[in-house]
Amino acid sequence: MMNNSVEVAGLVVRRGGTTVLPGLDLAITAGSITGLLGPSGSGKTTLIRCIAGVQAVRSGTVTVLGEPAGSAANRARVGYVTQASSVYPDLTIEQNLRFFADLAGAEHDRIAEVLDAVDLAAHRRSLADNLSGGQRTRVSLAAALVADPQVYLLDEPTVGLDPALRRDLWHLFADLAHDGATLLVSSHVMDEAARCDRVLLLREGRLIADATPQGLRADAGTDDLDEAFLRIAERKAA
Ligand SMILES: Nc1ncnc2c1ncn2[C@@H]1O[C@H](COP(=O)(O)OP(=O)(O)OP(=O)(O)O)[C@@H](O)[C@H]1O
Repeated sequence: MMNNSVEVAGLVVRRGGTTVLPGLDLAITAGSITGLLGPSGSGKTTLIRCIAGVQAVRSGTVTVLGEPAGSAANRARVGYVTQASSVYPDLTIEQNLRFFADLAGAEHDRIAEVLDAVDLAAHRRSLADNLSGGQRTRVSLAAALVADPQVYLLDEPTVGLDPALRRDLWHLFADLAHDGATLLVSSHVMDEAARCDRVLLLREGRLIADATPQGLRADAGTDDLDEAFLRIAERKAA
């Protein structure tokens, strides 16, 4: 499997009678941050669901850490943070994290560190139901962190967060990758692409670019990543 944590080959997915992914091939290098960008409806969540192993697939293969996506072996090795909050509203933040640590067979001594990392230590005894949207997003992220997975699938993890928190989370992502984890992070925000080792641009379920941020800028002939995306999209449409 070389140095790839994720390998996708000939992936075709239909949802609601429409072909959402018409045949995707890609590989994601271990120990790196890959940004998944593209317009709303381009198939980012669908691709992440395939890698998490929760999406019905028409054809093709998705291999994660050498095993088919969704296999039992990958359950504790892959952390998937969806756009919807996945925490229990009637438990405190700390109780939620204990529950998710137990589910993953992880030690509880990681919980305090994780609470600090997502800046929720002061709220650890608050019921999840009483949190703001941005705080709940961070509890969902913390639930993935306590399990200490090898692969993180993060679907728009910074939506609704203020700039300081977004910056802190991107530092956390960089630390995780530095320690060997593989992160796939979807986003609508091009300035977040600049923080990735590599960027995948999706449009209508097709990969229209797979490059470093620097490579994207050079390819499009502009320093502005928003503009680079538009230029690449227009070129592919022509
Ligand atoms: N549950 C569903 N049933 C049928 N079609 C769906 C379903 N969920 C998504 N789709 C369709 O699949 C396509 C890709 O959706 P997807 O959620 O993967 O895109 P996305 O790039 O993640 O969008 P966004 O950035 O808005 O979250 C869209 O055309 C969408 O309408």
